[in-house]
Amino acid sequence: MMEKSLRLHLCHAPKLQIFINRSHGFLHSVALIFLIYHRTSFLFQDPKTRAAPLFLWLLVFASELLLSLIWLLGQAFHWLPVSRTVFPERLPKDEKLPPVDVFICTADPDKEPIVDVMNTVLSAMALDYPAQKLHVYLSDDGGAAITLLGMREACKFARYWLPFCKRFGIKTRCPKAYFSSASDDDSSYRSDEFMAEKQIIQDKYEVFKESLLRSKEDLGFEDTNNITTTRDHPALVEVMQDNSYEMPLLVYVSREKRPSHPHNFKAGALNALLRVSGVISNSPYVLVLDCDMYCNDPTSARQAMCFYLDSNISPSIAFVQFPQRFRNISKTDIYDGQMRSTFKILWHGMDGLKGPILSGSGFYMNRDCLYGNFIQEGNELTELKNLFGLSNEFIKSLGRNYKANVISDGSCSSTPLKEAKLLASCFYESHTKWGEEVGFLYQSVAEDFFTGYMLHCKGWISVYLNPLRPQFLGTCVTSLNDLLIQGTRWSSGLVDIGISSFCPLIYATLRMSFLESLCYAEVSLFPLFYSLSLWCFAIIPQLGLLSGISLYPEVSNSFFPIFATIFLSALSKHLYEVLISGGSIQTWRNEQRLWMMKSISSHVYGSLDAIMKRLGVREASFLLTNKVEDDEKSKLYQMGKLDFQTSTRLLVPVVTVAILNVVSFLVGVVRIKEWNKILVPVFLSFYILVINYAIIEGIIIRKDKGRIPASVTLLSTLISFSLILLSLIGSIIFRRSIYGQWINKHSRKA
Ligand SMILES: O=c1ccn([C@@H]2O[C@H](COP(=O)(O)OP(=O)(O)O[C@H]3O[C@H](CO)[C@@H](O)[C@H](O)[C@H]3O)[C@@H](O)[C@H]2O)c(=O)[nH]1
Ligand SMILES: [Mn+2]
Repeated sequence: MMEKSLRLHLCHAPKLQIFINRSHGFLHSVALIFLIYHRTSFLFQDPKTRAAPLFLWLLVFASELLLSLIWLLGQAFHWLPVSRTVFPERLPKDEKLPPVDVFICTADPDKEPIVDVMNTVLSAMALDYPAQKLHVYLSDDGGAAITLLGMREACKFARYWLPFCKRFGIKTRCPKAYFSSASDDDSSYRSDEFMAEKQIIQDKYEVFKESLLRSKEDLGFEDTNNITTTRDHPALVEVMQDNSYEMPLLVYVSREKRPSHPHNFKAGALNALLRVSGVISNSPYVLVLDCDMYCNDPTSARQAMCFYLDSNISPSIAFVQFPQRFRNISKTDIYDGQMRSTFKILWHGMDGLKGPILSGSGFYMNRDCLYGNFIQEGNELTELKNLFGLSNEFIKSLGRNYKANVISDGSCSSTPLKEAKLLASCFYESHTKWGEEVGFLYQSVAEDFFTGYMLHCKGWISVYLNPLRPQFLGTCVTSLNDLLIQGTRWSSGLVDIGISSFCPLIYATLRMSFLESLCYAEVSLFPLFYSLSLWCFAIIPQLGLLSGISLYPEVSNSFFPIFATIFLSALSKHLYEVLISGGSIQTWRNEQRLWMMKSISSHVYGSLDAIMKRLGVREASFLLTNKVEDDEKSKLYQMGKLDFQTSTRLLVPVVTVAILNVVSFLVGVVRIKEWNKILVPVFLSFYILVINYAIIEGIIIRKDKGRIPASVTLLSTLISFSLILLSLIGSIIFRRSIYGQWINKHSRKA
């Protein structure tokens, strides 16, 4: 009884939602079985009486099968969604809390503004956690002088900021967010003393910010034009502290980079931090943050501890994941910056199984799980060195009784610093298992996905916590170009796993719970499956219509209702999910549009990228997401208008499909008398156009900078008309062959 009342966390499963999900899943599958029956029966028809060429029919059927398969895999997410509540006030006293290391990654001071990065650092230092038990590490992959300088300045400013937050119980501990008008901290009455103090701190913040901006300008030229420094520089580790106030340890780490050595992007940076922090503070738990993801609620560490201090589940938890949430989402959220489906539906669904997928940022990781079972297995020292590299000090840090080098007053001696530099050198990982079996894994540019996946395969579980107040807030993409570039990288990273020997359908089904493996399969394959099937749906029925070939049953056919049911059932389930997760019809429309646009564009490029990487003709690359705000682009974004100032390569496919559908829809309207025969393809075009009306508007109506450039329209028109021409030629050949067979048959009879 006593036990129960003191539980640190609770888990809740919404019964009605589960009932709806499962019944819908059942009914939808029955309809799909009918569809498959209808499509297969075509194969047994007399080839001479078939209404369409076999290969077109097979193409449409294959797309329907792909979509059905990905839908089926996705059902695993809807089987048992849960949500969790925690009770941090029931945690033991501060002395009993385990230490935490915070890892923040930055890579380029031009794309990742220094003031914002330092705000993230400050917000992490200000977490509501005992200062001696908190250590903040920043990895600077840019090796930029401004970042090092910024850290020193941040350390000085923290000396004022941290006591202020603590004394007045400030909730928003990212100074930039706090001093912006949007902060909700001071909505209630505050004393004069507080107001005076706030003003002083705010002035200091302004000075701090100005000094960063000035230094950036002074150093800017040196920093950004000296490409050799970003790709070619020695390791640098600096421990910063200000002894006048009890503050978390602050450590700057710029790992060594040489052009001859692959640096493995963010995963490489995180592994360098794991090693460096291993010999400095070696905390058992690690919070990982992207440089734009500031801590919006200081209690996240305590919330995570509600799981790690529950001895019943703690030994099996690899990580506690919070959702990525964003500070700069506009009202219309045209680019789905909130990633609604992922963070409000799918991760809750996985949490009811074995836990959510690792999501890059905003998670508390159990350090030991990244080191594998090698230590417990009692391996010899030489064997450990083969796995972890040559540093004796680091290998000692793997042991349970290792005493970290941070002394109780938060300072750090100089010996570990020497070791830390060695650990951050680019040669350190040669002939070791870093990135393959230990640490964050290198196989895919979606390092988060693959690392979490392998942990689940080894039997670890994860936990998803989605509290009302966002724990972390980042900067989401606000232009179509950034969205599609980011989408291409993600697709490439995911498909890379989906088509490798680690494909969850083969590798994971026996290694984790079956349903969990289906979720992983869905995520690793959806970009490929969607791009293949949506390309098909966007052009094949339409070309069929233009050349008089029918691929769908007539309205009077008894199978027509099956197609209608599947279409309506899929759309209404999507709408239902949008509505229960706080969205509107507009959200639903946006998501349908993005689904189509991404499947036609970024998913295709990403999948191709992954395929070429597998074939060995292309190397992995990581294009950073832009985090600098551009006034003109922001304006379009705030107005909810798509910004088509996008690379031609990414935009042409989308515009081509739109033009093709305009043509097929118009031809359909002209042939309206045959509606019984052509309703399905005409309606399909109509639906595509209604959802993507913004594209038509971008071609014809808009005059602003964000419209679709004339060159893109021209190129796309050329491509779509070539496709139409090809299909007309194809259909003439098809008709001739049918006619020829008919003539043959009849002349023989005569
Ligand atoms: O060589 C690199 C490249 C990136 N980063 C850092 O990695 C983070 C994520 O990069 P970003 O450009 O913001 O990528 P996003 O697509 O916005 O990030 C999402 O996708 C990544 C995987 O593709 C995950 O690592 C991230 O956590 C997740 O937020 C940033 O802090 C970067 O500074 C490095 O440290 N080194
Ligand atoms: Mn990001």
